[in-house]
Amino acid sequence: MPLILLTGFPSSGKTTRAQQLKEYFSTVVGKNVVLLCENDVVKNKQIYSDASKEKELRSTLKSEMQRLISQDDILILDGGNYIKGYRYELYCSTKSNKTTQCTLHIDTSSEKAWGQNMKREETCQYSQEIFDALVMRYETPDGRNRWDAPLFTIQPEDELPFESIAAALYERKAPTPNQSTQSLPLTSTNFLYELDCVTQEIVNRVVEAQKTCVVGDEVSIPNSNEKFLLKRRYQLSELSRIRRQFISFAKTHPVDDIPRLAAMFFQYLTSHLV
Ligand SMILES: Nc1ncnc2c1ncn2[C@@H]1O[C@H](COP(=O)(O)OP(=O)(O)OP(=O)(O)O)[C@@H](O)[C@H]1O
Repeated sequence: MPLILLTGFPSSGKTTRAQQLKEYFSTVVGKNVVLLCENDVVKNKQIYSDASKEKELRSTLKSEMQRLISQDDILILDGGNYIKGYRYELYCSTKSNKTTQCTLHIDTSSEKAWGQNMKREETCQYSQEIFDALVMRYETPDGRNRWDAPLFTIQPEDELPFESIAAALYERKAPTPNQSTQSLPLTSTNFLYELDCVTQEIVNRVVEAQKTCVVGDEVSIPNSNEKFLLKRRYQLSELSRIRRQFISFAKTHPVDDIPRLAAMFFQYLTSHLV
């Protein structure tokens, strides 16, 4: 089931666009359309001021998306989806389900989105503090990242490019799941050990390199041909936190090949570092 992933600032018009997409794909293309809407789970926008509740929200939406993606309909995921690493995880799910996806960035300016917010019913409004925090944390999608591609950037006055969106979903081949995205059984009893070693080695290499390299240098990644670009100084605590998150993620996406594991962690790390 192809996925249309919406992303944008709070009150930018995501639900409005999701409704237009639903209308088009159900009446013009004749597809069943399933709308998975963050606002159906969020009863109170205060949730965004609590990091752990927000994390729970993302995980609920991701599980729901994984449940729905295997059916034979179009799935529209209408939500902020503002974290790059989260969009990457959703991409891995569609890829492992051998389905296509595209991203629609509702590119309304923060000033306009705030104006729209203030015109909404009070129960749907974001407080100034939460609105500003979400705008600050927003990680703009980039069509050069394969998890954001193909990317459609929509301005408030634009008509949706329905035909191009349909072509992106139906006239492209779904990416082939590889070992890094397919849920394979644990084929090696050494997997957890390897996971621990391979990721630790990469973190150590970045930490060590920072003692002698400068910002802008590239660091070779053990067990991989990838090069890590030092865009700034990275703290060990930050790298270790992402490594722990990756270990949890990789346990559900086990691989049986150390270079793949290293490449997978490299991608995860670079997509989670701001
Ligand atoms: N292009 C637009 N021009 C003017 N007003 C708009 C536009 N798009 C949406 N709106 C209005 O802005 C408000 C918010 O729209 P909408 O619910 O679609 O945003 P959203 O991004 O889904 O919000 P949320 O962040 O709560 O999910 C609504 O009152 C809607 O009518």
